[in-house]
Amino acid sequence: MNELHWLIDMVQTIEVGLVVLDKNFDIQLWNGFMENHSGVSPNSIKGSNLFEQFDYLPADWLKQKMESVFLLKNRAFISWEQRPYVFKFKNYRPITGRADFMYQNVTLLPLSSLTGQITHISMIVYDVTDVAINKLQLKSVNERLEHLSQTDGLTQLHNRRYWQICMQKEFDRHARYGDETSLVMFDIDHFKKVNDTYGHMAGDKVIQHISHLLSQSLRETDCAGRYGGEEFAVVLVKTSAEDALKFAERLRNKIETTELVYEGKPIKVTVSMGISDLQDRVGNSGQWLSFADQALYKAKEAGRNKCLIYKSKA
Ligand SMILES: Nc1nc2c(ncn2[C@@H]2O[C@H](COP(=O)(O)OP(=O)(O)OP(=O)(O)O)[C@@H](O)[C@H]2O)c(=O)[nH]1
Repeated sequence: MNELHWLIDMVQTIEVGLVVLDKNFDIQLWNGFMENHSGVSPNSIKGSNLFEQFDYLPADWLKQKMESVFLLKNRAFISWEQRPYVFKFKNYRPITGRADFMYQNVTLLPLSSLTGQITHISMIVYDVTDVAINKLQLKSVNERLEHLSQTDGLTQLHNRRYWQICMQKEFDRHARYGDETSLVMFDIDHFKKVNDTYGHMAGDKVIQHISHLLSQSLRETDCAGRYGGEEFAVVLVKTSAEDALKFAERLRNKIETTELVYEGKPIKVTVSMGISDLQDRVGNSGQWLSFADQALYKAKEAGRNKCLIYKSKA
């Protein structure tokens, strides 16, 4: 007799929500945890329908789950990752105070009668707010770290390492599907003079200014990176060398005609660009890059502020 009394005491005070429902989803048991967090007492809720009492519950979805527990006599689980909560309870935990509501894992358990029939089910509600918040924070920190490891700090373009990964991916895609893809490399003309005349800080601003103009010119699928100090590289997917030349000319012209004002002084720069598309002669991604680089070198030789497509010597 004592044991039953103890058990009832424990059910009432345990830091886990316990609810018993009959086949009509009418509430038969509502423990202290459920009372504390919902503000509804067991006496006032007993016998009432769960879905009428809490009309925000996803009734169709939850009923389907519960009916399968009745039918298959198996447990079912609802994880916070699938649905952050079933019962909308406020979160009062001091450590994870940033969560507005309590994250929950819920187990649905078939309860058999003395004759072995499943006439009721139990909902066991676990408060997993601490675990959920830690996991979400870790995920967000990892995403931030991943972004930082791929991004150039000065320009917010892809850094060289990550850009090379993107470039290789597009090279492989071309090898498999044969899509036209072009690579544009460009470099600021006489940049050393900008640094020498206006200072290194002004040089940095010029690099940022050009990155901004570049970013404005890109499509979602294009992959742009800061390849080196004042050198940039862009992969244009589904783009022929002729179309890449049009893109390059537009950008070159924009850079030439948009001056940057630094500490009251106007600074004008130009860029030279080299373009290489992917044709059979390109054996690997390194060669692709080298062809664009050779075209860039030719554009510099030809007087700078120019865009040239790579032409093979053969
Ligand atoms: N401010 C600034 N300068 C940089 C950065 N990275 C490289 N540079 C400078 O860029 C200059 C590049 O000079 P060069 O390679 O001689 O080329 P250039 O003067 O642009 O001449 P051409 O490319 O031949 O037109 C050097 O003075 C580098 O110090 C950077 O992040 N910020």
